[in-house]
Amino acid sequence: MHVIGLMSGTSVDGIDAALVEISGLETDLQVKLLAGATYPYPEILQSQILAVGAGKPISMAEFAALDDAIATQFAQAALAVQAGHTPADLIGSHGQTVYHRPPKKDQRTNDKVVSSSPLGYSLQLGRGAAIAHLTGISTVSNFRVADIAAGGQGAPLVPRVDAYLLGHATQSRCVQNIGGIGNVTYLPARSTANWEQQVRGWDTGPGNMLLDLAVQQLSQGAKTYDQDGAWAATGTPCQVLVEQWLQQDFFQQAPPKSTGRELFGLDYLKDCFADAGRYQLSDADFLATLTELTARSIAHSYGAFLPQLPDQVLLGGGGSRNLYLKQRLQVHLPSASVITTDEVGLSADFKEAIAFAVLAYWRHHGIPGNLPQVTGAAKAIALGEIHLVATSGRDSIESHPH
Ligand SMILES: Nc1ncnc2c1ncn2[C@@H]1O[C@H](COP(=O)(O)OP(=O)(O)OP(=O)(O)O)[C@@H](O)[C@H]1O
Ligand SMILES: CC(=O)N[C@H]1[C@@H]2OC[C@@H](O2)[C@@H](O)[C@@H]1O[C@H](C)C(=O)O
Repeated sequence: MHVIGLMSGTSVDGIDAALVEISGLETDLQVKLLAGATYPYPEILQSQILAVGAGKPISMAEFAALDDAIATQFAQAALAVQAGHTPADLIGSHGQTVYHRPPKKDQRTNDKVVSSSPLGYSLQLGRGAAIAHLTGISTVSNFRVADIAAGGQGAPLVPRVDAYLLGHATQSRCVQNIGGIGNVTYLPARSTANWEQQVRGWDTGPGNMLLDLAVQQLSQGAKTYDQDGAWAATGTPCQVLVEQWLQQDFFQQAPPKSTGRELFGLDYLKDCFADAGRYQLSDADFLATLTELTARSIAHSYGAFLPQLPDQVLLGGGGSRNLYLKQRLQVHLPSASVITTDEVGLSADFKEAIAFAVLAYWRHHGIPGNLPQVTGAAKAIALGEIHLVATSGRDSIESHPH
């Protein structure tokens, strides 16, 4: 089956689109990347998304316009990535997260639930019905809501896909995505008893999010990120500060856990700048310290929450190109070899888009997408809402201005 996966993550840099050929189901799952491209958002749309994500209030009319502008961009990305190929049978569209509130953990006394907390809430814009209509391709969207309704975090959802694409017969692996936020999938060797139940995963904390915001501020907007980690590499991390930051609840909390810009956004960075002022850090030292927070929060969580450290760490996402970050991660995980998913045959740039193609394919086959031990959901569920396209084909995208 030919499936298009569409993903725009917490960095809000653009839409990753992957056209893949998928066969098999779970243990025999095979994915071949036929085409992959990133389509940057128009600047105005990007700044609207960032503003809403940072809590700017908008009217329902503005909300509707934003939802459809995002859907239009996603539909255009789908059509562009499949140009020159056989039209796809299905689209899996993650959409754009603009709000994510994990569920609060139940308050327990003597093992009795004394206060039952509300469900989590996660909102991805770019409605699937519109994408299906505009592309003429049946579309699965809204992947997180069913897991959340079952009491889960709704994230991360990639671990079950990582498991079947990257599980190794004899080696244990951590698949570490470093996007705006970092998230890990731990895969014990496939020979382990009850293998799928032993897979673990959680959000590790900030990936590039704080670093990107800091680079933008320190360069007065001239740079959007620290290319290859070159700027941070000229500084020295302040370990005392990293120790202090790592005491924060999120890093100490055991999984299931997920997070976003709501926690590691501009307000968090403001506090980091204030702390750094007390140590008189140079700009490069500050960036090195934020990079160290990403590296050490990842390594700390492996040490604290895994049954054993992995043999290999496979990096994915844009942060896998940050050479300084990769080097710091290797320093903090000396017993593992830190490489990228590219080196084991899966595109580090398009891994998340590929994962949403697989989740849509699993939804089509009625196969669960979440791992309850990862998200905390009460059960494994097929994820996503299906928007079927009848026979009429696609409407003109140009007729939907944004
Ligand atoms: N050459 C590079 N050197 C350093 N960092 C890079 C490089 N290329 C990309 N990045 C970082 O990767 C980020 C984008 O990563 P990615 O597209 O994986 O994030 P995302 O998918 O939006 O986030 P998430 O996975 O949290 O949803 C950029 O914002 C930048 O910080
Ligand atoms: C709410 C949301 O969009 N979460 C993203 C985000 O980006 C990384 C991390 O935080 C992860 O939990 C998740 O995305 C990936 C694709 C996931 O669900 O596995």
